[in-house]
Amino acid sequence: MGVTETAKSVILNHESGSSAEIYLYGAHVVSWKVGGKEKMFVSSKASLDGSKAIRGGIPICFPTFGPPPSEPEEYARLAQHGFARNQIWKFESTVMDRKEGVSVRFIAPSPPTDFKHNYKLSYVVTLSAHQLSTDVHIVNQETEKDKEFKFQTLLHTYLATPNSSKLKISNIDKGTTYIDKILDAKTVTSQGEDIIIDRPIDRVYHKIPSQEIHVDDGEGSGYKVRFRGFEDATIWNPTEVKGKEIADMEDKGWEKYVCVEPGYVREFKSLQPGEEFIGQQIITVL
Ligand SMILES: O=P(O)(O)OC[C@H]1O[C@H](O)[C@H](O)[C@@H](O)[C@@H]1O
Repeated sequence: MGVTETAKSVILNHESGSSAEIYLYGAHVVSWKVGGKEKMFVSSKASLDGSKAIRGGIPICFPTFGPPPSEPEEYARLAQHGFARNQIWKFESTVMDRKEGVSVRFIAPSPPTDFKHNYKLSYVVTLSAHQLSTDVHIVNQETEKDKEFKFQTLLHTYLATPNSSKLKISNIDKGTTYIDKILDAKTVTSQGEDIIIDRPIDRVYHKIPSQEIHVDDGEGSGYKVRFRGFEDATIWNPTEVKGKEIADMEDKGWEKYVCVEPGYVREFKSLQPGEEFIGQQIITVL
């Protein structure tokens, strides 16, 4: 039971036997176990020493997602997916530790000096018997009137699955649009069809009405991913075609996961001084 701090991480243990580990580097969930089974895919080639974003688990993308925009300049010079996944966060407190769940809060450090914005970024991870909930909280702390803060954010969750070729990803309502990054960012309208991983998939869905994506692993288990506050969700699996190009991806790693990534990424979210954004991801093991 409880919350254990180590030099590099915080470990949560729930009375049901489920557990999670969150690295301070990136406030990165690197492990989530239910019934003794690992639910997060982390590549065996991932760097875990803080030299590079961790390949797997739940990277936090902030204040941009994907390649940076061409302007404004201070956003244009950011690295892919922003800097939050490369920062060393602070473990702030245990929010609760009881039967209903074990919950902890992390705070991101100040931004790099050339990103001159005053915001507070925190992250709450809550573990219960069959559920992991991860919430991003962003507050614009500017005091100057009308000084907005703009960002994108996304939880880049690598869900472990036994065989990606057997997956069926569903519950994306007919009529939902997505940007297909494999098809040169073409906008496509979903017909409500299931997604199967028989070729590289890299899609950013916008405003899925149900705010819930189902992953059937084809072997009698899977996940339900619910999200609130987030308006978008990326589904990504590079398969062998593109997975081989990823230096820290283990051989055949793409067969062991699918990324379902709730976020706010199609546009920039704008907050007025004092305003708060909360984006929540709730993953349930089925
Ligand atoms: O290699 P990374 O920077 O971690 O990005 C990995 C992937 O992230 C997202 O899912 C994007 O939609 C993909 O286009 C990208 O390849």
